[in-house]
Amino acid sequence: MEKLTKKIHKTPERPISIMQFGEGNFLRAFVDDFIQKLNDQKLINMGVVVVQPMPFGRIKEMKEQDGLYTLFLQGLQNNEIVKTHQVIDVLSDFVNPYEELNKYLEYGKSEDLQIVISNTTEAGIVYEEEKLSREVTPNSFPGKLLLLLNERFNHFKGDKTKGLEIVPCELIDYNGDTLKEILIKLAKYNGYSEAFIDWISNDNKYYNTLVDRIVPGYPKDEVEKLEKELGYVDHSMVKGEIFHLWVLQGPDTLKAKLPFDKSGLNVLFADSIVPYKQRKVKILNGSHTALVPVSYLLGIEAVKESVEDPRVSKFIKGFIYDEVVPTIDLPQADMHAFAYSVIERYSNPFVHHLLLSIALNSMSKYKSRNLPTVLDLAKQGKFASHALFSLAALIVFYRGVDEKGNKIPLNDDPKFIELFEKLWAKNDIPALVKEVLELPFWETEYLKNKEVVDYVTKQVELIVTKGMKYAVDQLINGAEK
Ligand SMILES: NC(=O)c1ccc[n+]([C@@H]2O[C@H](COP(=O)([O-])OP(=O)(O)OC[C@H]3O[C@@H](n4cnc5c(N)ncnc54)[C@H](O)[C@@H]3O)[C@@H](O)[C@H]2O)c1
Ligand SMILES: O=P(O)(O)OC[C@@H](O)[C@@H](O)[C@H](O)[C@H](O)CO
Repeated sequence: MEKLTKKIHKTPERPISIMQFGEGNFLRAFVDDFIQKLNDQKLINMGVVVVQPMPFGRIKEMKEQDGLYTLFLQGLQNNEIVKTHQVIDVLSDFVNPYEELNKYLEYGKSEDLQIVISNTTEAGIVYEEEKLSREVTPNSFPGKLLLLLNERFNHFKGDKTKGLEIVPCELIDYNGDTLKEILIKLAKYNGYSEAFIDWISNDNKYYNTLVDRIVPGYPKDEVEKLEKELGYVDHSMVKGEIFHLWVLQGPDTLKAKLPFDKSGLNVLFADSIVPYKQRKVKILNGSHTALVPVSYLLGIEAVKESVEDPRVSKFIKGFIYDEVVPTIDLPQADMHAFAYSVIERYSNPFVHHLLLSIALNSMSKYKSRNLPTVLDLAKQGKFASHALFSLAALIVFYRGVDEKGNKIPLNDDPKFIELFEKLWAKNDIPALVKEVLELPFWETEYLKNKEVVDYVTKQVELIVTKGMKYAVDQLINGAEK
């Protein structure tokens, strides 16, 4: 069978107007799907250049297919089964800035470039004090973007009309505002001119966004069957659910460039993303992140099987209804309906969402998705026993071996992987838990409370000595606090 390339799929040439940081499954199944649909409906004529944010990534493989890949979207819509697939052909160019810094910077000078979209996980939008230069690839995503903006500013001599629409999709609070603040701070650290700082602040537009679509990614168990049906080989295929929601908060200018309102897509330009975000991140992402270490250590592989397991199901419902829902300031009926729909989406028969793919960067995910629930509940004088149980499970997960002694392929910032390796080697659970809960990374004193430390220590000990089944049973049957 032939590989999917432009040879077998005719692809239109489009001006490259969008720069996308990240080549991950999510962007390709979400934003690129929408850009494809806008192009197909002739509402825009825009191609995308993909920038690989990390030294290692997938753009080499993607280039081998001329940027083409098949997107499968499947699920229930108005109680009807919907199954679609389409070749996405909007990825027009690829840059690995670690190998092609000049090519990357050339894009800063592009007349066509209008929009920057990113998804670098919750770990990507960080302030890293780094000296920027045109000779060395910046390490962080904001560092890379700032260098490009500086190139653009210098090339167009500060032309106010050459600012970009910057649309981050990372699931952190106020992603657009946060990215903007980091860019300004980094620009100041680098001694860039006031005029440049003014240009990045006022002439570039930043959007706070909230994204929602479950994207399990490469359907590795079905590839052979799917390729046979398609009649070509596709190493970059992606699978996602049909459900989608994108909420954007920011200036009006993006709407004119990307007219989603005319496309029938579920994209909302809202005055505030806050309620949408709280609801989605705390309930959906929070329950994903809470169930991963618990379920994985029970020997379960994917989300659907997790919610079908009576033990995990009870655990996750306790987490959602007793701990998350009371911390969100929206009508309770709305919360319950959303929570119900989330559990239903988890049971999508077409989606095999691997726990290990959700586990990527779990430390940052716990901090942004579940720690707010723990802290908000504490403000109400209540103790988040399920959320903190999942933190204990995460600590055991980061030991890097499951209950059968198999290695867990951990995927997180090396500083965390090394820390856990060092701490677990000492064989002293109370000291390990204390050190983890005292990490400045959490940016809260609450985790240092004796009550929290004692509880998490006890749960870690229980999981390690008696196994996850026993520990969850104690919790869901009310033997634990
Ligand atoms: N998969 C989904 O269901 C889904 C749905 C909604 C939102 N998201 C969001 O998308 C993010 C990525 O998910 P994915 O499924 O595409 O994962 P993925 O593993 O396919 O892609 C991850 C991307 O993030 C980049 N990245 C990872 N760590 C980074 C860092 N420290 N700095 C800069 N870049 C970094 C990688 O280079 C890669 O481009 C998630 O963290 C989540 O916030 C995913
Ligand atoms: O994509 P990640 O790795 O940040 O997180 C895994 C899931 O929680 C997430 O992808 C959800 O499926 C998604 O956010 C649904 O919209």
